[in-house]
Amino acid sequence: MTDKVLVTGGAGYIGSHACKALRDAGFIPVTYDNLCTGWRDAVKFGPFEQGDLMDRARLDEVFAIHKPVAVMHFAALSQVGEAMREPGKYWRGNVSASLNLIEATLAAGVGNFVFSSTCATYGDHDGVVLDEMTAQAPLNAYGASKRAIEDMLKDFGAADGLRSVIFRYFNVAGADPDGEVGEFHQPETHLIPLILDAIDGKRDALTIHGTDYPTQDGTCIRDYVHVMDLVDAHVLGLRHLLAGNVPRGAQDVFCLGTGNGFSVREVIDNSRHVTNRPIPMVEGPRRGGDAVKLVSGSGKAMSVLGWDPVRSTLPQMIGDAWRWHQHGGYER
Ligand SMILES: NC(=O)c1ccc[n+]([C@@H]2O[C@H](COP(=O)([O-])OP(=O)(O)OC[C@H]3O[C@@H](n4cnc5c(N)ncnc54)[C@H](O)[C@@H]3O)[C@@H](O)[C@H]2O)c1
Ligand SMILES: O=c1ccn([C@@H]2O[C@H](COP(=O)(O)OP(=O)(O)O[C@H]3O[C@H](CO)[C@@H](O)[C@H](O)[C@H]3O)[C@@H](O)[C@H]2O)c(=O)[nH]1
Repeated sequence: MTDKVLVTGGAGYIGSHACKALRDAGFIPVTYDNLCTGWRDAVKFGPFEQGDLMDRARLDEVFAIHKPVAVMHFAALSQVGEAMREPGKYWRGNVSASLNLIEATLAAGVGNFVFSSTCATYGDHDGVVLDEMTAQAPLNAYGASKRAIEDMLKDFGAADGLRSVIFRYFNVAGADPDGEVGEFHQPETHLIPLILDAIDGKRDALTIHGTDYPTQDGTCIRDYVHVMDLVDAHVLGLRHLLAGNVPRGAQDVFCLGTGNGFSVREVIDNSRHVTNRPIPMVEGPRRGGDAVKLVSGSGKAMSVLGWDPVRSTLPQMIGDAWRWHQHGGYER
């Protein structure tokens, strides 16, 4: 019988790509999503169960119907600006909701859990390459909520034996090269899709958030990873759990980035080159909650999981995003 995996947030950007990778790897991805930021049309690779993480009865029902071997938990609120303005929404929507999911997972007798965390849990470390051992000191309620969920997984591991793989993503970009799914956030807050919006006139101009940072060109530095590489790591992480490589009750943490940092201006220059189009832009003030530089030390995912992020070059990520941007999209 083919193993099912419960994918929370499977109708969203990263979750929908994960469902495709899981299907291609021989699993059945069951999407659990309330569609608050996701899209029904993005659920293409397995069954869809509409529901909210806060709805324990619905979660219990879905676990009973599908009997998954593992949970992949992507569902979250993830806009840093909103988290700065409305922290309660993030503590409730991320932390309380994840508590509900973890308790439902354990009640259903499922012992394997893969969690989407973020380099936003680190805060500002001033030029340090961030790896699994780096201290976490989040700058905003979004990062704080993700760190709290990591802590929760540790406590439930100790108490109930839950095994988890925690992935701390750096900046995810690009789209499925086949064009079946892609990035479609409404509103969009991420740099690359906003650059593409400015290129094709969907917005007047890109605003560069801060040009006075202590970097080579004054703009923030991030480590960009192709969404297809990122979801490959999830399949490897799932197999790592199912093979019993993570002891009962333990967590295995992996950073997912390439170790290469690019400034906002470098991303803009690459986008101009890839699309061969001018980019209207203006320079604005810093955005609250932004760290100067977030670059990953991803050696552990490569050595332990055999992860090889071959697609994570700026030209490929921007090129795949640009193709999706021109031909893809979802409707409510
Ligand atoms: N995009 C990035 O660069 C990035 C970087 C680091 C970490 N992450 C993490 O990756 C995960 C996925 O991010 P994304 O960019 O695909 O976001 P997304 O908004 O596209 O997807 C999130 C999905 O979760 C669903 N959801 C949210 N709250 C829910 C709830 N209470 N009940 C049921 N469904 C709910 C939404 O409808 C949506 O389909 C998130 O956990 C995010 O924090 C993303
Ligand atoms: O219109 C824009 C949008 C972004 N930026 C800058 O571009 C960089 C990248 O920004 P963005 O694409 O919004 O990503 P981050 O704020 O780095 O956060 C993303 O990446 C984090 C991990 O780094 C995840 O945890 C978050 O969920 C995800 O939103 C930052 O320096 C921004 O200030 C601009 O200058 N102008």
